Amino acid sequence: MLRLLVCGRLGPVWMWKALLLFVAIGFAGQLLGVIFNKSSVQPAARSIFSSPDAQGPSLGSCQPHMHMMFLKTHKTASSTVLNMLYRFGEERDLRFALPLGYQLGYPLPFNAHRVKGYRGPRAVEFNIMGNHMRFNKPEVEKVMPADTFYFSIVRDPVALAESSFAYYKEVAPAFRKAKGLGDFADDPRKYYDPRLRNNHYARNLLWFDFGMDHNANFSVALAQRGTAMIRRAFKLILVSEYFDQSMILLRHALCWPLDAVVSFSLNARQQKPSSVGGIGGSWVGKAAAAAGVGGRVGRLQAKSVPNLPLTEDQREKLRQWNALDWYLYKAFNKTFWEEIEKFGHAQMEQEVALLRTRRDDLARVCLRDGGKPVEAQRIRDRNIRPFQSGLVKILGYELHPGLDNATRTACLRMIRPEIQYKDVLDFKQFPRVAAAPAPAQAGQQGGVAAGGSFLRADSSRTAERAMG
Ligand SMILES: Nc1ncnc2c1ncn2[C@@H]1O[C@H](COP(=O)(O)OS(=O)(=O)O)[C@@H](OP(=O)(O)O)[C@H]1O
Repeated sequence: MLRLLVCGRLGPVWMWKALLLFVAIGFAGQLLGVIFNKSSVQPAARSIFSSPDAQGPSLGSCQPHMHMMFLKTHKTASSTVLNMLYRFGEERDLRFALPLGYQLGYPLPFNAHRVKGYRGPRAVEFNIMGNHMRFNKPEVEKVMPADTFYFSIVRDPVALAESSFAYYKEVAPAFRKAKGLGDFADDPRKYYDPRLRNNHYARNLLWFDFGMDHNANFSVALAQRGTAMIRRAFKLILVSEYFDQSMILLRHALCWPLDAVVSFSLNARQQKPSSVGGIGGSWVGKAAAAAGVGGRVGRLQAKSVPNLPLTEDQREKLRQWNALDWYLYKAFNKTFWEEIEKFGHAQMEQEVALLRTRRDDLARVCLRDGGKPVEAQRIRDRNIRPFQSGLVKILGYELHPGLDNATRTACLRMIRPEIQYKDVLDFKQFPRVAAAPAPAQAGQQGGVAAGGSFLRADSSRTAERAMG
């Protein structure tokens, strides 16, 4: 070729030089164009929340449920569940049956007029109801559509009593008088007066929240009737100790994407590091202990709570004291495992593993300190500090700094405490009439710890006011 060129058989040399120059310029232009294009039209970094993993394994052709009623029982991981409902609804602009304050009239039996914006039986379409209430089906049915999916959650009454004692120590007179839960367990009747306000936190709290008489004498017939009532009203009862398995059953029942049921444990008590061996203080350890990761042997075992040590005798006494709850818990724990049997253990294990991987991935992206929950005072953003109540510190989370907007919004939704989240939704749903302060300040003022989570003093609602 060179010889041909030199010999001039393929044209003059200047012509070939010009041609080469032209090609070189074109190539350089192309290269610059690629570089230029890359920097100018590169799609925004994809958020982890829009990755295919967010969907989880296919659920076939089912349609996601859009009408849900969650009975938010106390001290059962219900704030973590409510957070999922809040997120799901907010992302899809669904309408919440929100309370006028922070709870739906609790501890009085629920009345439809406690719902903000309620205008008569089914006059407005509400999608989600989930704030604390004392269940009262006929009134709930006035608010929620006929095809509503009802579900709730239960917890081992001993673990529940530990959590309740720590949280309501100053609220329930029976707890206030006792030095520790052990003392209370030794002789509950010494401390308990059924006539005193807020003592329902100290006895058969689940039974109370489901709307029944928590002071009734235990009999198998009564316990069976109560359990049957719950079965008729609720499609699914989750079990706090098996939270992750519960989430898989819930996702399948509601036909929801995986991310909708991935969560970080909210409202957790601070645990003393020495108490639970090597995993003490770690949210992973805590969630694992709560989920009974030890296998089915631990099914009915409560996790130990270090600062309130109980002897086995005291635990047994607490079961007797809360006999109605104990019956209810055993009955629904049994049903829960029957559901898992139907679902298939192998599939359950697979899906739980996926859920945990996903939670770890989201924790890595969203949370500071490797996802460990921290004391409220250490959370720099005061607007996401959890409300404090009782004997121990209630922990929250910090977000990683420097997240892009979309990721930050999604992460924030997962860790925003209940009271602040309710204010945000209230503000969105009632932009002009929201009496609440701007969401950023919500939860920081005038809160009264009682009735489950947080109450702001509200002169219109005696029942909720005088509980702190
Ligand atoms: N994912 C998960 N798995 C297991 N346990 C969990 C989970 N999320 C929260 N929790 C524990 O639930 C307790 C708080 O319950 P609630 O949110 O229902 O409390 S409240 O009634 O709304 O105040 C509180 O229990 P204690 O720490 O024993 O007090 C939380 O640690």
